[in-house]
Amino acid sequence: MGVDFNKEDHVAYITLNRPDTMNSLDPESVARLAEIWAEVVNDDDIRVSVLTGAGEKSFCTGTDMKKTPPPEECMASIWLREGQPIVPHMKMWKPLICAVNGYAVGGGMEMALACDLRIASSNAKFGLTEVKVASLAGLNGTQCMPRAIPQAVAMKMLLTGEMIDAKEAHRVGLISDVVEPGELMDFAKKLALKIAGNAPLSVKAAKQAAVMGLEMPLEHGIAFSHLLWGVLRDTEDRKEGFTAFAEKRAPQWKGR
Ligand SMILES: CC(C)(COP(=O)(O)OP(=O)(O)OC[C@H]1O[C@@H](n2cnc3c(N)ncnc32)[C@H](O)[C@@H]1OP(=O)(O)O)[C@@H](O)C(=O)NCCC(=O)NCCSC(=O)/C(=C/c1ccccc1)CC(=O)O
Repeated sequence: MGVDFNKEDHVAYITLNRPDTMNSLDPESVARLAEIWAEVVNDDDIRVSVLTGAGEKSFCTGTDMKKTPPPEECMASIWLREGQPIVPHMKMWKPLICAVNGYAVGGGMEMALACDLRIASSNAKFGLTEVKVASLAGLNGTQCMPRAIPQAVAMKMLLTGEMIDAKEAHRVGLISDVVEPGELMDFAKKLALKIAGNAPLSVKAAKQAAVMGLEMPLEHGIAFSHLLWGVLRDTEDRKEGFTAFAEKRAPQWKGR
């Protein structure tokens, strides 16, 4: 099986599992990932997801270049279809954590960029290497990388295809934390459980405000976030959050 999927305590764990090919994405894995993202969106029990790869060498090296089939459809029908099959970019309000356990290259780097939090093991390496194989970082990498890190570093990576290591990725702000390889999943789990312990609608609203607000002028972003605050104001969970605080007990979230 190319992708493992399980959930525990409101956290979905998605593991790319083809370590012999550096967890690159064959067509079966791409199809399975599309099913999994749909389940993550629709399952109310899931509040946050952790995306990682099997083993300690590679998170994902992008398209499986040895198994890429010739196209079955013309580009127009693919282009005009709603959404991207691999990356749930911009339509997923539940947080995604990418635990980068080695190489994050090509489409693998782009999946990491589509996540909200990136943490990495100290042996991780990051690169948009598509220019080296006559392709393009077409899973939003050309758009997300210059928005994620300083433009000069992003352009250097995009145009040279050179990789950076975990230390440099941390320095430029591509990842929030670096840990030893054996500690990565424990760290990811702790982070996920912290998020899953917060009010689910508030977490989704915070992501929506931040992600959509980034593309708006500040004044519009402020108005949008105020509206979202108003939307949350009348939820049962907000009453519960305030009551639980006053009663000095843990809140019980209902997601409504
Ligand atoms: C990451 C590496 C530098 C690691 O090198 P290392 O020497 O440590 O290991 P290797 O011996 O090279 O790898 C071990 C084993 O795995 C196979 N492998 C690794 N990556 C792939 C891959 N992407 N596809 C197929 N097979 C892979 C490797 O061949 C070895 O097998 P063996 O010989 O033992 O049988 C190094 O592995 C490396 O540079 N990998 C390639 C990284 C790369 O170029 N990625 C970009 C691919 S293109 C892409 O991702 C695209 C995404 C996309 C865009 C738009 C829409 C959809 C997708 C572009 C596209 O698809 O056109």
